[in-house]
Order: sequence, then C-alpha cells, then structure tokens
Amino acid sequence: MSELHVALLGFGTVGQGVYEALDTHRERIKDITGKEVRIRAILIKDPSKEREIDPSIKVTTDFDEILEEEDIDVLFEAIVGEEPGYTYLTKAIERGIHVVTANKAMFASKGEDLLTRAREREVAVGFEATTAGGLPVIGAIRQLLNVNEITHIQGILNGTSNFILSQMRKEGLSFERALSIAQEKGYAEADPTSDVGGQDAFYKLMILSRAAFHGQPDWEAVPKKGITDLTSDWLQAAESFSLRFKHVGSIQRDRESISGVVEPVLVKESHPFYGVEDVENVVSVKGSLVGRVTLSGPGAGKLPTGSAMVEDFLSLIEGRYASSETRARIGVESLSGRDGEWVVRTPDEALPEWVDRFDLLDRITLSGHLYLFIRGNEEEWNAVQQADVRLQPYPVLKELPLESRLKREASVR
Ligand SMILES: NC(=O)C1=CN([C@@H]2O[C@H](COP(=O)(O)OP(=O)(O)OC[C@H]3O[C@@H](n4cnc5c(N)ncnc54)[C@H](OP(=O)(O)O)[C@@H]3O)[C@@H](O)[C@H]2O)C=CC1
Ligand SMILES: N[C@@H](CC=O)C(=O)O
Repeated sequence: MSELHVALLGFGTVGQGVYEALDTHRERIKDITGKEVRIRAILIKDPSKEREIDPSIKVTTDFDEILEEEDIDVLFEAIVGEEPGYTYLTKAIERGIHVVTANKAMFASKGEDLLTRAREREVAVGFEATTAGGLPVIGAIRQLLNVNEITHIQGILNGTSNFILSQMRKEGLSFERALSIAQEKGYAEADPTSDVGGQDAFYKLMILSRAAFHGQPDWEAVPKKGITDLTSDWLQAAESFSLRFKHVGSIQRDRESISGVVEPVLVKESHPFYGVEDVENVVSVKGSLVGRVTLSGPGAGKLPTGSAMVEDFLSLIEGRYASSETRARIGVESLSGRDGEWVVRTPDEALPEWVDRFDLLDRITLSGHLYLFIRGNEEEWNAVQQADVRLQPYPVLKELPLESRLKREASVR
C-alpha cells in the first residue's frame, strides 16, 4: 500500500494531539485515503526534553533537515509566534508541500500571503485549527459562502478566558488559580497574556474576517480588551441580574467597511452564548439566506485541536481545498441600534442623578459598590460616560438577528 508522508513542526500540546490523532485513527485514515500515513520527522526546539516518540521518526531542531527528507506530502505546523513559522511554511510551499497550521498569531497577518503562494504552487493550506479549536468554523464559512453573503460574526474565541471566567464564577477560584489550571490543561498560549489580554481572540477574529469577508479591518481600529479587569464582585453582580460575562469578538461588514471589537460583554440567559462554559468556544455567523448559524464546542486543548488539523489534512488530501478562494461579499445591515442595556458599577451607594434619564431595571450593592442594570438611549449613555470617568460599564450583548421571516416561521403560536 502506498504511503502519505508527513512532518510535524512542534511537539507541544497541539503537535502531540496531531501525533495521537494520526496514530489512533490510522485505520480510518487508511479507509478514507487508501494510504498509510507515516510521520517522517518532527521539529522541536529543546532537545533535552524527554518525549515519547517512535524511534523510527527523525527528531530534529534543524528545519533544513525536515526539508531534506524526501517526499514529504504534508507539513503540520504547531509552533509559536509569527517567526520562524512563516519562513518555514513559505519554504515548504515553495517545495510543493501542502501545509496545515494551528498558528493563529502567524496566520492572522501572513495568511493571505501564504494562500497566494500556495495557489501559485498548486498546493493547499489548511488553517481550521487556528480558530476556535475543534469547531469546524472555517469549513462552515466556506460552505455557507457558496451562496450566502455573510454580514456578521460573533463568538467566544478564547478557551482560556472562558475557562477562567466560568471557574471564577462557578467554583469561586481566583483569577491566578483558574489561569494556572488552564495552563496545566494545555489551553493557554506559551505567553498567556495573549489569552487574557484579548490578543489571541483578536487574531482569530481577523482570520474569520478574511475567511468570511475576504478582507480585514485596520488592526489599530479594532478595540481589544481582555478579562483582567473582571473581579469576582463583577461576576456575582452580573449573576444576580441573570447575566454572565463572556469574552466576545464581533465583526461585521457593511457596504463601506469592516469593523470589529474584542471585549468582555454581558449576555442574557436567552443568548446562545450564556451556557457556553469552561473551555468551550462558540461562533454565530449570520448569512443572507440561512439566517443565524451557531457552532459551539471545545475551543482549545490537545485532541480538539489535533482533530481540526487532521480534518484539514484529509480535506486537502482529497482535493477539497482546490478552489477554496472566497468571493467578495457585500453586507447590508448594522447591529448597533440606538438603544442598549448596560450593567454599571459606580463607587457610591447613593443613586446618581443621571439614572433618572434611563430605565433602572435592577440594582444591588456589593463590597461598597453600587451596581445598576439600566436600559436607554446609546447617545445619552455615551454623554454620561464622558462626564463621569469613574463609571465602569459593560454592555449587554445583542444576539445576531434572525431574518424576520425566519423568526416568524420559528415562533410557535
Ligand atoms: N494549545 C491549544 O489548545 C491551541 C494552540 N494553538 C496554536 O498552536 C501552536 C502550538 O501551541 P501549543 O502546542 O499549545 O504550544 P506548546 O508551547 O505546547 O508547544 C510548542 C511546540 O513548538 C516547539 N517550538 C516552539 N518554538 C519553536 C521553534 N522556534 N523552532 C522549533 N520548535 C519550536 C516547542 O518545542 P519544545 O517542545 O522543544 O519546547 C513545542 O514543541 C501555537 O501557535 C498556538 O497558538 C491553536 C489552537 C489551540
Ligand atoms: N490559547 C488558546 C488556544 C486555542 O486557540 C485558547 O485558549 O483559546
């Protein structure tokens, strides 16, 4: 039986996930491709680490030795940072090798360039694992784009942040303890400030933007905020209003431009993100025909990410990415309306005067702070915020709207 030869760059959480997935699903892959998969070489950084790797596989710290291996069909890349990953993948593509990457920090900025190079060399680039771990969101977008125009994407895109917020709320863990468990479980990045500071979710949002809208907004114009300001007081206050904090990336396209934001927001019980807990991610995509499609599942970790990479591998072996060029889209509507809801923390117990201008939906006091759940006009609210810098507000996330016809059909009378 003929063989498919592959190499792995990186043997950390994700590299080991690919190794294990290829091993445990060997027979299935053979059934699908008619070929035996053989791992020929693995690139690592630190040769002193102990590893459980089949002794027939070459383990090296020198990328050129990987390229020197003959007949590598596919390269799996799971190392860290923009470089040297980008250089390695360009060299592999130049040699006519297909690549599958999980490296979102690299792919967010270099993805378009790699895809162009790959087209010129008639090879494929799989990048499902860069975004939302095990969720097949890139594949879903590709499928939807066959006929739909995509106008909005909203998602919980960082498993570490979602895990920390869930554990702080449900188990009363401190931020530091919850982060350290996320690191032990292999969810966090090598530098976890990227997770908790919003940068990791931002990279994923930019990759989604390119996949769905065939373009990205100016990176500097996308506000990015992580979860580090959220205390257990805030989480408790939200819970008492039947709201939960979620770290969400949103991106939308209108006729002129693409705009996005990455920030913690509050979601209501009725929102599809409310019950997305621990390491789960969720992505809602709004298409012009289908309405709202929501995918949720494990957003990080060894096997979910390994699964995404091996799915990509099989797709490209079967030639499914041969014409994966996305088409330019025109979106039409905006999600932001004039009205909104917010939870606000103010330093004083007495109700501030400005509350009269809004609907006061509920209030509680916690640890000497007054928490107000209000609803009102967005412009008025912006003016209040500018006048009082001591306010700490969080918006309540609106759901991506369903088409009104779909909504009518979905409602039960
Ligand atoms: N963890 C997760 O759940 C997910 C991670 N990703 C992405 O996948 C990639 C890998 O993540 P993860 O496995 O968690 O990271 P780890 O830190 O666990 O592993 C990184 C691996 O890459 C190797 N490596 C790092 N730098 C170099 C280099 N310059 N040259 C050669 N090898 C290098 C390391 O070698 P050594 O073992 O010698 O230290 C290690 O084996 C990252 O880009 C990450 O953003 C994507 C989706 C999910
Ligand atoms: N560190 C990332 C890993 C997956 O992309 C996360 O926590 O989501």
